[in-house]
Amino acid sequence: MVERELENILRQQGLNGTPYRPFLGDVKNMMRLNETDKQKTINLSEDASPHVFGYYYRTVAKYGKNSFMWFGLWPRLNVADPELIKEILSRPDAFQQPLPETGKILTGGIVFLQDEKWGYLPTKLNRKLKAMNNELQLLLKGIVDKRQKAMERGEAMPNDLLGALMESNSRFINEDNDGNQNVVGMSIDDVIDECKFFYFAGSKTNEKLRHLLLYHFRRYNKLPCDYSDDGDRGGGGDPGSTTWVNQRGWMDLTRHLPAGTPCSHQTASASWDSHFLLFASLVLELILYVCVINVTMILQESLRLYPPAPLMTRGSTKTLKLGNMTIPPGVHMTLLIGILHRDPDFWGDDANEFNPHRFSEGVSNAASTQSAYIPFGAGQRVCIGQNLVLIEAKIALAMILQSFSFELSPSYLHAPFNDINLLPIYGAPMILRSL
Ligand code: HEM
Repeated sequence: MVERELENILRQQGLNGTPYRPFLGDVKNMMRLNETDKQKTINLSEDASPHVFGYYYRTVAKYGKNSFMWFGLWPRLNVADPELIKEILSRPDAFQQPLPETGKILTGGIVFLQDEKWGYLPTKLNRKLKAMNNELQLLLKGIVDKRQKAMERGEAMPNDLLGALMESNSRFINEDNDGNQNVVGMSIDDVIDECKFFYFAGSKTNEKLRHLLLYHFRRYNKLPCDYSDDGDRGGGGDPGSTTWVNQRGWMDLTRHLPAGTPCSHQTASASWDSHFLLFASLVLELILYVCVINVTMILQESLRLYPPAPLMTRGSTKTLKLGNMTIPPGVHMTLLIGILHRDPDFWGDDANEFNPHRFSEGVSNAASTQSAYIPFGAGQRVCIGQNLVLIEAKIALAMILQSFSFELSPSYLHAPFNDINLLPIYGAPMILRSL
C-alpha cells in the first residue's frame, strides 16, 4: 500500500507526524478545527499562529518543525526551516506547485507553466469553475481584440501592462519559408491567461496589504516622533502611548503631496501618472524619514506578522534530496511562511510584537530579515508584483492621508485567519473623516 510505504520512508528518516487515516487523512479534522477557529477572535498581542494555522501549528508543536500530516492519500511535509524553504524555492523545476486543476482553471498564467502531472476531477465545483472561466475568457478576449484592432489601425497604445504583453505577442511573430505566420512569443491565449493571473495574484493579496497598512498605522502607537505635541493620540491606539506622528503633524506634512489623484492627471500627459506616483511615494518616504521609520519598514513588518500568502505548497514527481532528507514522489510540502515569520528562534522574544525597527539597518536581529522573511516567495518564481504593491500601498496611504484622518473602528474584532489568503475574517473597519 503506497501510503504506508511513504509513511515508512518518512519515519525511517527520523521524521514524525500524524498516523495515516484511510482516504481523508487529516483533512476532516483540519476542516473541523478551521470552522471553529475561524469564528474566534484573539488578542492583538497574542501569537496569531495557533489561531491562524491551527492544525499546522499543532502538528509542528507536537511533531517538530519538519513533520508531516496527511492530505487525503498524500503525506504533506511541514517545512518551517528557512534554509529548507529557500532550497525548495530555489529549485522550481524539481519542486513544483501541486495545485489542482481548480486553481488553474480560473487563474492560468505563468505560475502554472510547468510539468502537469496533477489530476483533474470533473466535480460539480470544477464544472462551475470551468463555466466561470469561459465567461471570463470571453470578457478578456473582447478587451484584447479591441486593443488588437486599435494596434492594427496604427493607433497609439496606452503605456500599460496589456500593451506590453500584446507588443511581445506581435514582436515575436515570424514568417516561415511558406509565408505562414508563427507565434514564437506569447500567443493571444497566453496574454489572456496572464491577464487572469495578474488579476487573481494581485487583487486579494494587495487588498490585504492595504488593509494591513492602514490598520497598523492606526492601531500601534509605539514609535515616538515629536513632530507635533498637541496631545492627539490618533484614536485606536493604546491609551497613554505615543503616536508616531499625530494628526496635525500629518496634515502639515501631507500638504506637500501633489494635489489630486493619479487618475485625474491622465488627460494632461500619459507619463505624468508615473511621475505623480513616484513623487507622491518619495514625499511620503521623506515625511516618515524624519520620524526615524519609513513606510517600507512599516509595510515589511506588516507583511512579516500577517503575510497575505502565508502558506505555499510544493510537490515532486521524482525522488529528491532536501537538506539531509530524501523525499519520495507523492510527498507534498507545505512551506509554513506565516509560522516562520513569528518564530522566536529567528525574531526573538518580541516576535509577536509590531516593531518596524527590526527592518532598519544595524538592528541586532536584522539578519532574520534576510534569512527568515519570505512574504513574496523566493528564487526564480519570486512574486513579480512585489515592487508594484509596495509602491501602490504607499501611494494609497499618501492619498488617504492627504484627504482624511482615520482611525480603527471600535467595532473592529481581531480575527486574522488563513482562508487561501490571510485575511481579517470580520474585516478591518476604519472611520474616515474628511480633512
Ligand atoms: C501584497 C501583495 C502580494 C503578495 C504578498 C504576493 C505574494 C506572492 C508569493 C508568495 C508568490 C510566490 C508563490 C509561490 O511561489 O507559490 C507570488 C507569486 C506571484 N505574484 Fe505575487 N503577491 C502580491 C501581489 C502581487 C501582484 C500585485 C501581482 C501582479 C501585478 C503579483 C503577481 C505574481 C505573479 C505573476 C507570481 C508568479 C511568479 C512566477 O511563478 O513566476 N503578485 N506572489
